[in-house]
Amino acid sequence: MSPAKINLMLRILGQREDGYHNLQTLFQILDWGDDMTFQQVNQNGQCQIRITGFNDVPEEQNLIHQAAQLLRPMARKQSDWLIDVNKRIPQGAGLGGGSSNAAMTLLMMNGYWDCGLCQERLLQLGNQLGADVPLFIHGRAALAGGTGNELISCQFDTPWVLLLLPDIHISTARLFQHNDLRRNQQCIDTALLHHQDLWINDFFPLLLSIDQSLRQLYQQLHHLNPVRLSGTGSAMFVLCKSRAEAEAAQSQLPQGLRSVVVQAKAAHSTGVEKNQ
Ligand SMILES: C[C@@](CO)(OP(=O)(O)O)[C@H](O)COP(=O)(O)OP(=O)(O)OC[C@H]1O[C@@H](n2ccc(N)nc2=O)[C@H](O)[C@@H]1O
Ligand SMILES: Nc1ncnc2c1ncn2[C@@H]1O[C@H](COP(=O)(O)OP(=O)(O)O)[C@@H](O)[C@H]1O
Repeated sequence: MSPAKINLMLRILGQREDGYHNLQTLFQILDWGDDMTFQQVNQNGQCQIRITGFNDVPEEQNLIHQAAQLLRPMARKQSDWLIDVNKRIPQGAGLGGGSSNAAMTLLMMNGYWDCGLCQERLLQLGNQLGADVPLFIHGRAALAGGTGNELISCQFDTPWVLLLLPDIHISTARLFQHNDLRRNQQCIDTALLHHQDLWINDFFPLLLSIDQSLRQLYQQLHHLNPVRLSGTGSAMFVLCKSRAEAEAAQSQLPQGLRSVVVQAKAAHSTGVEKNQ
């Protein structure tokens, strides 16, 4: 499985000289996501991969393809593979679907092509593909600093999640570039990390002010307090103590809003040891 993530908290601390932003964020990995199956089609090939089941983006822009391209020069076993993707994670939702697919490709093809890369090296390659990719190589809930790539494992008491999936595509780059984005947030002390009252997302007020359809939807969700935003959105979520609580909240949603009740995942199997 290629899991989705949510950002329990996202604070934007400042902008760096290269244009990227330093963040303090809490990542939770979900037990829900895309299915990816890897099938070997040629034992003595040229390290080609072919992607089926997902052709929404041109092949060279597909993060699966880009991840394989980065690994190919390190392959010690020259086999060709078919990667079939069953997409559940909506694109541009702040759930890290493309990043997760890229990380799974790095992890699986590292083994199948016998590249022999350790986790640290895979984290570096992942970072070249996108700010969220290292999280999925890390494979567990984490506090992140830097651009989201400096990860420290953490555990949160957020067992069930009601995910709200409005049909709204948000460009991460566009939101980060917005003039009205607050970029000088305070970092919170690690001793306070588990205080859910401090779990704000600096993109949420901006998004509500610039996207009328999201604002109208949010106004219909006040009874679910607090509704939170994942990443740059548009996916939102409600944290629940039990499946029953999540399903009760789900039954009160406005008609036509896609939603799914999912469990948080303590760790996602990545198949690599720290010092392979
Ligand atoms: C905001 C977050 C939080 O989890 O998530 P999403 O909403 O995209 O899931 C991530 O940091 C996004 O990660 P990802 O979607 O991989 O972003 P990237 O492809 O690396 O970057 C897209 C663009 O966003 C901006 N960007 C991204 C990350 C960051 N820390 N600072 C930035 O300024 C840059 O302009 C970059 O060109
Ligand atoms: N394998 C992939 N799955 C999803 N999106 C992909 C993939 N490869 C490239 N993309 C592109 O990456 C963009 C961001 O995707 P995604 O990671 O799902 O969202 P977000 O950054 O909002 O969490 C998509 O809009 C899409 O154009």
